Amino acid sequence: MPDQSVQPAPDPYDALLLLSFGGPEGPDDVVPFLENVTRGRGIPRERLKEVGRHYFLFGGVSPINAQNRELLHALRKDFAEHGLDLPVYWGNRNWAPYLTDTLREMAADGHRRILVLATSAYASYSGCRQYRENLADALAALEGEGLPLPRVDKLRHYFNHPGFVRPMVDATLAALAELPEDRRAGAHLAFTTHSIPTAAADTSGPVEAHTEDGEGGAYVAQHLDVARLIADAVREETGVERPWRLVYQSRSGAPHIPWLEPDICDHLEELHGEGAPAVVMVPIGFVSDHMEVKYDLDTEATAKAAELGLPVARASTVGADPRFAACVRDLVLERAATERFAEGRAAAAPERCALGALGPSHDVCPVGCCPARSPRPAAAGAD
Ligand SMILES: CC1=C(CCC(=O)O)c2cc3nc(cc4[nH]c(cc5[nH]c(cc1n2)c(C)c5CCC(=O)O)c(CCC(=O)O)c4C)C(CCC(=O)O)=C3C
Ligand SMILES: [Fe+2]
Repeated sequence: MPDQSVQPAPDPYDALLLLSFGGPEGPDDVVPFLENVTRGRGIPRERLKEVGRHYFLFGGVSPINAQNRELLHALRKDFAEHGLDLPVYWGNRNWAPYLTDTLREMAADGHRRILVLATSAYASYSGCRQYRENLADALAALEGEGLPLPRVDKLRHYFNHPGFVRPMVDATLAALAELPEDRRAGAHLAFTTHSIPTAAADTSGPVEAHTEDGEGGAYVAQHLDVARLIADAVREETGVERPWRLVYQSRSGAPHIPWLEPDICDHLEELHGEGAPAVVMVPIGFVSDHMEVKYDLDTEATAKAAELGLPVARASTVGADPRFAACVRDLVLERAATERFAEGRAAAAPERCALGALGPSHDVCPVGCCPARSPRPAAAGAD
């Protein structure tokens, strides 16, 4: 990781906002939470009932809020240990603490230059622009209340930062070790992420990255880069070349609209048919072991594998790994240094740390990046 300790100052930023999805914390929260998530998004009733059932299986509690509290704690600890004086707040899109309430609190506490860390590492409408729309909505609410408006900037995508990739390499090795010993050497790797409509995938990332052929634009390219990095590192560690593939999970929406495929369960069936001895599922698309991981992989896909008699193990996500907290610190210091350079207050632009073939992502989303189906105001970007 680059050493930005020369100037450990967050200047010009005065606070960090952890911006996440939010999840229900008890049975009474499930239906209102799902209404928040799906408002105006055309999700079939049947799918909603099914997803509600997943939450009720877990007592109506999503793991995501507890995991964000742990991440908050890890960030504050890392910042304190490294002399980075930057308060960290937390707000969500779909459940309390709601983003607007958090932003109001931040403004009341006097913060004027806020950096945002979204709990999504990749480009896509759902993982990037939709959070920028949420920020615009929250700022508009504050403006309506006559409050001073802070300026918000969003940290760049961190899918290829070593502090995100390396914990997943270790997690993949740990999952391999959970498989029966005689199945380990031949085990396949199935990298999974959230399926999204192919139309959304094709328009993900900056306009230059858009594709028209269903190849999935920046969303798929970024995931493939991470999958390859992990597969290569695991091969180096174990001395075994393993077949791997990027597959999808958690498909939603109407059946006639194409989404990214294959689904993890179909992929397991296919691998079983080909005689694969075992599979490790690596949920590279997610930052914590939330409901999409606990239900879609640990419950549904694991039951499918058991039915097939195919041994599977699942790698954990980065969660509150100290290396991920250090990655966030690195990105904060990098962006602060970039801003100081842009303002003519530093002699050079900072080093930008990234693994893989794609290089560090842009700081500011350009015009047309990850467009919405119906355009709405978005903050922290060029449009
Ligand atoms: C790309 C992506 C990420 C990863 C990036 C990121 O993290 O942001 C993600 C994360 C998450 N998605 C989550 C939950 C849900 N997502 C839904 C619906 C949808 N997700 C989509 C995409 C994504 N989703 C899409 C295109 C839809 C269709 C509706 C629409 O076009 O918006 C629905 C509605 C029911 C259903 O349709 O499944 C639910 C309940 C939770 C919380 C889990 C917990 O509670 O622990 C998390 C972290
Ligand atoms: Fe989702």
